[in-house]
Amino acid sequence: MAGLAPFARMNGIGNKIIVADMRGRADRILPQAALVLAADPVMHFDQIMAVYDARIPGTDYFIEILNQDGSFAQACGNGTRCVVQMLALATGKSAFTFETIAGILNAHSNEDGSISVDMGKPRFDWQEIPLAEEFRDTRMIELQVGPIDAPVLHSPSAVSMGNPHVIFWVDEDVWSYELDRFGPMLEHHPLFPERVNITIAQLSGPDHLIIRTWERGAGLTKACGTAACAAAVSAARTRRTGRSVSLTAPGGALQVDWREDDHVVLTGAVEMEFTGYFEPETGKWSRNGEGLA
Ligand SMILES: N[C@@H](CCC[C@H](N)C(=O)O)C(=O)O
Repeated sequence: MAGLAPFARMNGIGNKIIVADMRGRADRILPQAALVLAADPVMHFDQIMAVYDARIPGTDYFIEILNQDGSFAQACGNGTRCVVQMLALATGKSAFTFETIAGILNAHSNEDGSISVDMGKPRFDWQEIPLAEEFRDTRMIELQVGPIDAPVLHSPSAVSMGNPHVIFWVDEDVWSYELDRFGPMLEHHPLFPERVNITIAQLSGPDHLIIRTWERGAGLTKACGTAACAAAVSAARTRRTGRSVSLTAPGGALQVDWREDDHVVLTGAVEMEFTGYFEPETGKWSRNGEGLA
């Protein structure tokens, strides 16, 4: 056993994140440990962000992301913002370059306390999302929920923000859709060989979206940063909005700017809840100053 690792339990506008400080260690967090932590009523999380020493020159750290179900995710916008806060407190720095499975990401804290992360470029090609069959135009793909002649949800936009997303556009209140019922079905739909994150989005004002998300590997969340990016980019791509979009998720507000160089920047608040130590192999944990649970 490699010993206890420090963690910070945080949230990015309600997206429940454990930032695990794995710097200086060679061991990894096991999916089994993630399942144990996810089942704990206090530690229950959407994603674990495991921060390791850099593996390649020009980066500060390598980040591995685990979902609540023990699966690995390529990208996590809100989690990356939480990592910046944890590292800023630990190192006194305010800007970082991370290596993730989805690519190299730059992130920094702002003077108003918010944190921004450059999530890289969106990908629209059906093979890159990935989809199981060819769609030449992913602004609107063939997929529907409900009766064939009166679908409840249909024709979503599809995009990869490093991880796969579909966005269903609705006119009604986003809370009037049973996302808890449709989410699991769509996440595992054969059209998505790597499963998918599902968002319902309503245009509620000029350049403003209201969103709700069912996350791959985590279920209903109060917020999902990559989903916010996916919704904003898809809204701009379908001429619903311009390239700077404010969003309201159940947990709060996010801002997404799709820059002219094609990079997508996500900005919002994060919150520190408590800190402690855990065993990366087993998921046993304790708050600072207490014994292992
Ligand atoms: N909460 C995240 C997204 C997490 C990853 C997602 N569940 C997946 O498996 O792709 C965010 O803030 O982006």
